[in-house]
Amino acid sequence: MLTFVGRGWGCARALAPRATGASLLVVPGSRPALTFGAARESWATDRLYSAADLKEKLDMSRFPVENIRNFSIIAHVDHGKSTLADRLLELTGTIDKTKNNKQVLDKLQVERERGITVKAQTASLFHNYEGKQYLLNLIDTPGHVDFSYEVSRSLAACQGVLLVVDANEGIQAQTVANFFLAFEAQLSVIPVINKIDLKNADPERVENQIEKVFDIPSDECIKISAKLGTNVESVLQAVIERIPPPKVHRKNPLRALVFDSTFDHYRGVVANVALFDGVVSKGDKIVSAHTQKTYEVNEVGVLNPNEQPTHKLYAGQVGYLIAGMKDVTEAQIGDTLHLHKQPVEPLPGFKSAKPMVFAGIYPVDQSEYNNLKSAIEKLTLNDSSVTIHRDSSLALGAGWRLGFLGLLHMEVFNQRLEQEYNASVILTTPTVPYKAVLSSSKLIKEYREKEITIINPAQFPDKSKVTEYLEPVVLGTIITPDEYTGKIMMLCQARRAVQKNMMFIDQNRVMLKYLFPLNEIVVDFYDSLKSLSSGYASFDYEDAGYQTAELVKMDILLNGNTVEELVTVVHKDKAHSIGKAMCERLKDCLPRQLFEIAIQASIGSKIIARETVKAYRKNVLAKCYGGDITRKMKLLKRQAEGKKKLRKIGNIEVPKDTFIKVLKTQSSK
Ligand SMILES: Nc1nc2c(ncn2[C@@H]2O[C@H](COP(=O)(O)OP(=O)(O)OP(=O)(O)O)[C@@H](O)[C@H]2O)c(=O)[nH]1
Repeated sequence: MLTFVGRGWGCARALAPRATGASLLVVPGSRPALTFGAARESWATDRLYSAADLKEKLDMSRFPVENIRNFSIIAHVDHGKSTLADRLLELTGTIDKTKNNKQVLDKLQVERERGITVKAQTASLFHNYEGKQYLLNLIDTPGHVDFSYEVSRSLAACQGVLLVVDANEGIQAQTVANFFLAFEAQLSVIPVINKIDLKNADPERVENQIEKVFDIPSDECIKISAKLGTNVESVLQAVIERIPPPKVHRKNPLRALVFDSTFDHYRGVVANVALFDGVVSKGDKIVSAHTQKTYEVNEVGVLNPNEQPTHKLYAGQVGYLIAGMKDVTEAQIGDTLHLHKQPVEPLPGFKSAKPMVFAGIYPVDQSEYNNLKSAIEKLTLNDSSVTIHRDSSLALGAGWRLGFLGLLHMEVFNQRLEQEYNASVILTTPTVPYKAVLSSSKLIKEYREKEITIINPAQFPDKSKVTEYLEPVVLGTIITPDEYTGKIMMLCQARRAVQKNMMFIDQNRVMLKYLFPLNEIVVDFYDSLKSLSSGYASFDYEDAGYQTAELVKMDILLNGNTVEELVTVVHKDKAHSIGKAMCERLKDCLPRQLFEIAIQASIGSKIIARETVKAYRKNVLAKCYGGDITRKMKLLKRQAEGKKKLRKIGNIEVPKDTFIKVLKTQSSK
């Protein structure tokens, strides 16, 4: 199937390599000169076409349900999902294998810069196997814990998964978490041991781990090198032989699940759909079960990996649909689309994502409010796991409080806002959703409930009005080589964690389970774990409810003015050390100014830490000896640009990235 008509791929470029794909069965003879529409339906159904023909004609009726496999690749970070996806795309002729393809499905700039997958991506592969033409819909998913919501959504469109495990590192924390997501969704799991080319690869050890932890017989593991392409054909073969076709009915009325969507500046909402029943064609009138609004389908197609319009999509297939939805709120992920006047029982949809971290987001300049609003709306359409609440602050003006699945998720969202929407924002201290049980009847009346959730530390109620505070906790899984266990246990203890379980998954690897207060792991636990285990330990966590905690609100002041971005809620026992660390860090990060700056941490009116930044005159022109006026102008311009990245607190100018730097010290103390 090779797509190549979409942006970035030339048709001609696609033709040659496709026909040479290793396991493709190319039918000799001339290709029928057919076009879209009625004529294409007249393709001989008993004839086996080459992938090149299939791609060119894209008659999706040629793929009966029994010849469709919908599968996902899941794995721990860096175990090689995207590399395996590249090889599968090449092997089926979907992309040109003579090119140096690297993480073709990682399309976002942020993914390429960070070398991680953030968004799940879909690709339809056409593959001829044992005399039959198959449509293999592959969904590449992210590995990092912050993006597991993407994984669980993708799995709703699949019947099976390739569980990729690195032959050297073995099972890691996200391998376990992702396996259970697939297991709970009752999908077929094909274990794939990757990187067997590495010098230290030990595939037999990994086979044993897989058998011990997942109860999958070791002879079901496929050993490959995605990098070199070794044995990757067996993976395709297993996808066809071991994953069942979807259970769907084409004769029933249309039932399409929107499992992802993106916003295109020109065409509006592009919805990724999986068809559970029926057929959808260009020109059909469809209805959103969620909003009950009716639309006309302007375009349907498949992604391989770029958009390739088709005439129709049939039940069992996965593709995209554009139907003139101009407003981002119209395309709800998890929504069911059906034909006009043919209502259906909506599909179950998805559990909404549970945000773990909240942060305030404000435009640097209030005149940018509307632009930022539209950018956030479009980006959240593409990333529905972000929750939005309107918010405002005296110092920062009107803005929002956004909920993220973790700190990496927050950083990636911020980076995407800047890169894809050219937005410049102020982010406040991330905080976890605390709860308070109110004792003050006035407050209970005001909130209309006794137990409130606080996602903005500025609104943290005073102890005198509260019976108890509660903090969110998570059940963390750590997998580590045995030699680091002692150090890791000390780290967990310092983070107020309680050990729940410990098990050897092989002779020298341990799996530890701990109950952690979420705020102790949100910012930098992962970095600390990695550095004390020389990068070998891995970590994943799942929600485990709430526990009582002694919490206090801490302010950071600059010359007596509260820094809104840094208001934070901390555990009482840690207030002093965190306050001190934040002041010290702020001292290191703050550029000196023309006057002295007092940095203080306070709880209520009580100052618990203090640092001072000495006065200093920063004159960029001092660097400019000689009388070159253009150079002087350049330096002044650069200084003016730098000012845009500053925030004024009282009369103190603070670079915006200071706040994130300061926060990174917070939970390590
Ligand atoms: N030696 C060797 N390296 C491999 C192999 N497969 C992947 N890699 C390398 O491992 C690194 C991670 O590969 P990716 O394909 O990006 O891993 P991923 O699982 O998609 O990573 P995330 O998307 O961040 O979760 C890259 O540097 C690859 O080149 C392999 O078979 N052998």
